[in-house]
Amino acid sequence: MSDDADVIDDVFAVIEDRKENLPEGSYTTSLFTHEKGENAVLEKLGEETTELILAAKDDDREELAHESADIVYHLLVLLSMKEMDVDDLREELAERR
Ligand SMILES: N=c1c2ncn([C@@H]3O[C@H](COP(=O)(O)OP(=O)(O)OP(=O)(O)O)[C@@H](O)[C@H]3O)c2ncn1[C@@H]1O[C@H](COP(=O)(O)O)[C@@H](O)[C@H]1O
Repeated sequence: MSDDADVIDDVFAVIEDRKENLPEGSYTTSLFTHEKGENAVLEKLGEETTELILAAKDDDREELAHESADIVYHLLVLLSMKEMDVDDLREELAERR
């Protein structure tokens, strides 16, 4: 495993911090504070999934990684908005093994 093994937990911790402290100038803060922030997250997930499909069809691995990261980030924001966390995702995956 690389040094980035915990990066998903790290990013989720930053998202939780943004939700609590709402620092100005943060994109994540804007998602939590804007009236239509949840809709914006859902729209992003839809758009990025389409972009991911196109990248996969083109065998564009760099773009595939980029869109995957966009999706994971916005998914983590959505989980946080719903008072869920990465452990909920882990548990669901673990149950399927
Ligand atoms: N992982 C992300 C992340 N992924 C995407 N985005 C933002 O999401 C917004 C919309 O993404 P888009 O995919 O539409 O933007 P794009 O990449 O230009 O568009 P495409 O090329 O995909 O079409 C952009 O402003 C991106 O910067 C993110 N913003 C923040 N994070 C993480 O959250 C942390 C806190 O960020 P702030 O809240 O901004 O401080 C950062 O340090 C990162 O770790």
